[in-house]
Amino acid sequence: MFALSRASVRSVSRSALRSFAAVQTADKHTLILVRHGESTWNLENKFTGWYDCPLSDKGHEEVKEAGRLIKAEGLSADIAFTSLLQRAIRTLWHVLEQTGLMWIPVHKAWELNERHYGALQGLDKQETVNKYGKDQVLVWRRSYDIPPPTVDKSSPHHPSNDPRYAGFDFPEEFTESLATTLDRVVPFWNKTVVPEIKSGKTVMIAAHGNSLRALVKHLDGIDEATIAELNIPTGTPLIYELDDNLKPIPQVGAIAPLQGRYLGDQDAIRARIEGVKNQTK
Ligand SMILES: O=C(O)[C@@H](CO)OP(=O)(O)O
Repeated sequence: MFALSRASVRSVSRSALRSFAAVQTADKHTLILVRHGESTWNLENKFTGWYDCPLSDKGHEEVKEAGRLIKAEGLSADIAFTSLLQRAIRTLWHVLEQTGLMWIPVHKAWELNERHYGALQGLDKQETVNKYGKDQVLVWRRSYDIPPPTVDKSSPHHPSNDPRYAGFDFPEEFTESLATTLDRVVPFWNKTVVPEIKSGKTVMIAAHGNSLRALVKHLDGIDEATIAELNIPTGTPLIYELDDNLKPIPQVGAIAPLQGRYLGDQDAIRARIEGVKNQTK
């Protein structure tokens, strides 16, 4: 009397599978991150921060390829976010063009800018190593909360001398560590990006090495020692699947400590990561 026919077992399991799939779909949110392609100051090996240099020729090609990879993966986005710096904006434009998404809304925000490199902005990275030593420069580049030396308002690198930051108040003596970068990236994420994701939209973010390090530190729960070792390659799509609590669902092929996965040739990506690391040897 409790026996079920084969047909009803099949239909039960099919409907169970269907509802499981529905839950999976409802619970999953794709997030597309891209660091800008190589910039002219990456090419010249200069500390860049908020300096507004363009992409290099190679950078343009890297991010067109990033767009093609996103398209080939069948991914799309409903809204995009980027910084106020042209290397990230141009990266986004290329990706949107390659994916046929130039029509989607784009929100630009200083909170997604690269971390400000203070008095190091414009200095040659290798010359800075020669002057201050590799260890000190690594502390400035990758320690969690030790910032580089500051700039004051007499410096062209201070944001008060740039009209795009009019209306925002930055300290008289300005610089940023990864920790203070996180202090503006994460509130922006929570206040502006999360509601879009929760409303069901797929979000794309084109940003910078260190603003993305801050974001993935938050998403992946990376500790302060481990984040020091993390370098994000230029022009490489990084795809996250987030659950309904916006916690990353570990992706096959993810490179630890990240739980999102990079699109593209994995050996080339590892070489690009090493390239970023080796800017100061
Ligand atoms: O110069 C910069 O602004 C950043 C990114 O290019 O460099 P680093 O990787 O040394 O933090």
